[in-house]
Amino acid sequence: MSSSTVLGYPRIGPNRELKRALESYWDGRTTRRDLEEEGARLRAATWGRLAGLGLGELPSNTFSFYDQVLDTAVLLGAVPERYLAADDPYFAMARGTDGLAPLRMTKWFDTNYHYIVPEIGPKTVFTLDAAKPLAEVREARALGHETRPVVVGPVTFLSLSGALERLEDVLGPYEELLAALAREEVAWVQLDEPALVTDLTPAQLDAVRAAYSRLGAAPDRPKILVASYFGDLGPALPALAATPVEGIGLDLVRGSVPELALDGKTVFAGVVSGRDVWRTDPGRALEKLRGVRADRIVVSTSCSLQHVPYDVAAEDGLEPALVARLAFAEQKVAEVVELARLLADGAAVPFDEAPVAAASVSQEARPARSPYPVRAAAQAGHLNLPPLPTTTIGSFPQTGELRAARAGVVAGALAEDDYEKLVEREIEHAIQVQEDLGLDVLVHGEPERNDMVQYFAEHLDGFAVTKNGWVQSYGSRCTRPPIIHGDVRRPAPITVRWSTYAQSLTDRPVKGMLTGPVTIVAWSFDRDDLPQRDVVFQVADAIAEEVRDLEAAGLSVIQVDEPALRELLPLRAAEQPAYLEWAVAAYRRATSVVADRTQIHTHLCYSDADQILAAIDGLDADVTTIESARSGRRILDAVSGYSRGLGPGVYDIHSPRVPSADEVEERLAATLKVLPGDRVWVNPDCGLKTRTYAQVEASLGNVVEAARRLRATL
Ligand code: MET
Ligand SMILES: [Zn+2]
Repeated sequence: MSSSTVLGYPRIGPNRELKRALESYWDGRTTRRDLEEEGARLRAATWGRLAGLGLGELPSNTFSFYDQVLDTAVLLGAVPERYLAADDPYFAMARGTDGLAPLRMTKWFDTNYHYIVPEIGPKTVFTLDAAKPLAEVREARALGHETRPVVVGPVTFLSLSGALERLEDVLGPYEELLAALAREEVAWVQLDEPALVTDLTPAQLDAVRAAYSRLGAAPDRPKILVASYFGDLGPALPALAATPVEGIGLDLVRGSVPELALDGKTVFAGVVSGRDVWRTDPGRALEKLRGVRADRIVVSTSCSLQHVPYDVAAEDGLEPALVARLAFAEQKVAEVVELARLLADGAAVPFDEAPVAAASVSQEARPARSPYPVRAAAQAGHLNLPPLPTTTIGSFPQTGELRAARAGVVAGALAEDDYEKLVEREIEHAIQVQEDLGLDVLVHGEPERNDMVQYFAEHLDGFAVTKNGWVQSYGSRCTRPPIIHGDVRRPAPITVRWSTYAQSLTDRPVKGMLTGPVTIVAWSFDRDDLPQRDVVFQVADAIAEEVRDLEAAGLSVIQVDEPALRELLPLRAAEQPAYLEWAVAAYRRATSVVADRTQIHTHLCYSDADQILAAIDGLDADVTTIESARSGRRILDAVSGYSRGLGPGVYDIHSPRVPSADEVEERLAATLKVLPGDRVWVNPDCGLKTRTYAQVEASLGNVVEAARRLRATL
């Protein structure tokens, strides 16, 4: 007999109810109690929906007010002392308070979801606080649902915290958790271990064996499901199989059906993807399910469904032919249920027809640009910039007026023409501000963009944008990733009119501003019938056309942003070189179409750039601007000797704080210690769209002042 489950479910609410509840609590408009009540409503609705769809086994504790890794830190008592006195220590860790910086946040494996990095030192004392999972189990039971609580497992938790050596100390609280759940008569617990699909060190592999032998030997405990996802378990599979855990979760979408017979185990077979928005081919899924050798099979998702939107039925603007191919969380739950039924019935189901072949993708190499020194000389003559040129990353503050106007156009309340006039006024304002501040390379400020990916998706063929397809990025922040469903083409120029308008207002060079092919694909839902590389190359060709048109329209500086270059890096080292090679090739394909005197900039941020420095170098941009102020200038150690223009950020734009000219000067001086003065650019860490004009003008004024002081010393 087979059953069905999902490893996790979205929690932000079908209409982003949690986002609103969080933000009104943070703004002091509602109480903690109001927030708790909204959480309970959302959980009840989720369980009710999953049960209503006929799902066999329901998860609990997949809800979170901010992040499941932070919840696990709280569960284990790993709350750094300094937060304990805050009004609300949980949100103080997540978001900081007036006097307290938040914990670090970074991307969850190769997703665009961000988790809070626990801070574990040698003095951290682990003590169990099981209130949250126990409360959710009881809450669900009161509603008539038995559930399987989900918690991040010890190996992943400690690996992400950089504290694997604390394994022995953390297993005690995990054992106590198991005992507490056993007393609650919980049948199964799910310990999430996505870290097991990465290249494990011998110490990590030992930790897998040690942790699950010990937890498996605990006298009073529910059955344990160790859930892996985002790839194959590799050597961790035999290691886990040899422990007494009853269940192993396998990602059979990215990973493959194991050769190993898993006798005595229940396999939670993830055949429905939690990472894409496409319907599952039932014939192919059944073939995989029938290939798994285990005592029992539970049909499942490849990972939590938190990475996909709630419901296709909430979309009314998509082509019916596309809708027929889509599955969001609701539809995926129904698929899991149906597959379990087909498997139990022994039904014969043919494969779907093979997808129509996509248009061929040209892989033919473009001629490379001239060597950098030749280009640099041509650009110096053409642009005539001072040493230590100052610039910004692209966006200027997005005003409430602009956002309201955009909503007005969508609702039909504002004429397109009036909206465009408003955008032009914003550009005029941004240019005026930059001229007054004395910046050297100006930007138009990106007022026409709701988002740096969605804006391009709306103007390229092959993409669809949703109205309600929100996915949690972190905390209350959600994005609506566009869906790539066909061959990508650029029917008409996209940004040229805004950039040329900005250039017409000033004698200083204005940068044309584009999003790069890797980032556009990384922050969209990719198609499943074409290798990702080919899709990225199609986008690269579309961007190349835009680059060419910007140059022809008189823009002498063009920036193509790739902040997601690191994000798509495969989790296994063996696959990384091939990815980096094509990602870099795609970028060069998009940018190598310009004359030597046209200066190409790129920008990366919050991306552990030091890990992919060779690839960044390979992009061959004339100037690279990169986040540095926020991460404490870690990057500076890695970039000494970088051979082209480089602008490590001198202003942390994620904080409302205005940096002083002295502080910026000090950062710049540190940069000048590792890089020659004729290659250094002066710029913030990232775009300014989340700041106010008052903050931006004060901060950039100090940036320009610091650059002037140091120029005088060169
Ligand atoms: C996440 S990188 C953002 C780059 C974009 N050009 C901006 O300034 O907003
Ligand atoms: Zn950025």
